[in-house]
Parts: sequence; structure tokens; C-alpha cells
Amino acid sequence: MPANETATELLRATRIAPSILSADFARLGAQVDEVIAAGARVIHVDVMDGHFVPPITMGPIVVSALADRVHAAGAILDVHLMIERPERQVAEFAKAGADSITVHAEATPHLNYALAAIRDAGVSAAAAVNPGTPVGALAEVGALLDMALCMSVNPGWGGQPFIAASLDKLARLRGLLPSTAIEVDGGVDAKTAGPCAEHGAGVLVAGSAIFGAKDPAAAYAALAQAAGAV
Ligand SMILES: O=C(CO)[C@H](O)[C@H](O)COP(=O)(O)O
Ligand SMILES: [Fe+2]
Repeated sequence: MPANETATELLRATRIAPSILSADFARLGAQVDEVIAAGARVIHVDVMDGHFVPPITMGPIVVSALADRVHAAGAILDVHLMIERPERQVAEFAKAGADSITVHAEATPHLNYALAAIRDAGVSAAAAVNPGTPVGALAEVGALLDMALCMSVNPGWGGQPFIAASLDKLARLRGLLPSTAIEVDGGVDAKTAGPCAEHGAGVLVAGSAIFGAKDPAAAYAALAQAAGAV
């Protein structure tokens, strides 16, 4: 089965992807509806296992709970797995309704296998590199990537400051993978969004800058304008 073509197409444009990590989980569906109404088409889901990163967040049950409303709006679920040996969980997340799955290069000795498993499940495949990991870690899997994710904070928590060196790294990643969608995640706000887009990022994940704001829809619009996003 090929990767999810609708998702891969959506990920090719310059977009803001709200991360529900900073949402109010007591009214998660309503918060997702709010950003979709503001124009969001990529909803970012941060999965943490207490091993690859210290916190534990959410799993396939949350993806499944959001899938119908997100898909009905023509939007996609972009699932960022911050878990060890992610290849073991790909089938569950695909079944739950993930449209794009990102695995970390640092989380498995079987990156090629993990990416192939994601595509085999009919999902768009992406790989991430932590701030301390060179972009070259993705050089051998370029042909299997629908998207590459450059972490601009150390993964595990929302609300951290953007690591400035990520801008040059984004440009190097763009040079390494000229025709692959590039995502940036961590510390994206109205000040950093523009420079991220200028340095090659297409999908800009933003959690606290959107769901930490009084008006998430207005915050989404401000970020989209700063990034020149659709
Ligand atoms: O993957 C993540 C953390 O590991 C989150 O997606 C990211 O940090 C978003 O939150 P914020 O925009 O508040 O930095
Ligand atoms: Fe993330």
C-alpha cells in the first residue's frame, strides 16, 4: 500500500500544525474544532512513553477519539511518536486513524524498517532528529521519507524556548532532502515562525503559542500570517 497521498499532499504546503499537547484535555474535541475552524488542516499529536522522553502523554485511544471529526473537516492527524522502538506501535496508530506518523532516528536501530512499516500501513512516513543529532542521520532513508522533522527543542515538553541553531539546521535539512516536506517542532511562535519558513520549514508545529493563548483561533491566524502559511 502506498503512503497516504492526501496527507503527503497537505504536508507539502507551508502550514501551521497546532499541537494538542498544550490543549485543554477536558474539552479536547472543542479545542480541535476551534483551530480547524480557523483554518488548520494538520493536527499534531505528541505521543510520549516515559522512556524515550520522561513524560507519558497519550496513545492510540486519543487518535481514535479525534479521527472522525478531523477527517470530516478534511484535516489530518500528524502523529509524532516520541517512543522507543516505534515500529512495534505503527499498526495500532494506523488503525486508530493516524495519517502521518513520525518516528525518531534515535529511537530505533531499525529506522528503514520502521519507515517502510508506516508506508505499508497506508500512512505518510516521517523521521525526526533531535537537536543533538546531525541531519545526516536521515541521509540513508531519504527515499522512504514523506516528511523530515527537525526538532527545535529537546523533545518531551511544550513551552520550551526555540533553539536558535535550528535555523541553520533546517537549511541543511532542506539541502539534504530538497523535495521532501520539512517540519519544525518546538518553540514556534510569532517571532520564530517567519525565520523557520525562510530557512526551509514547511510544516510548523505550534503548541503553547496556540493553545496557551486566550484565543487559539486568533493565535493560529497570527502564526499563519507570520509564516506566510496557507
Ligand atoms: O514534540 C513536542 C515536544 O516534544 C511538541 O510538539 C512541541 O514542543 C510543541 O510545543 P511548543 O510549541 O509549546 O514548543
Ligand atoms: Fe511534537
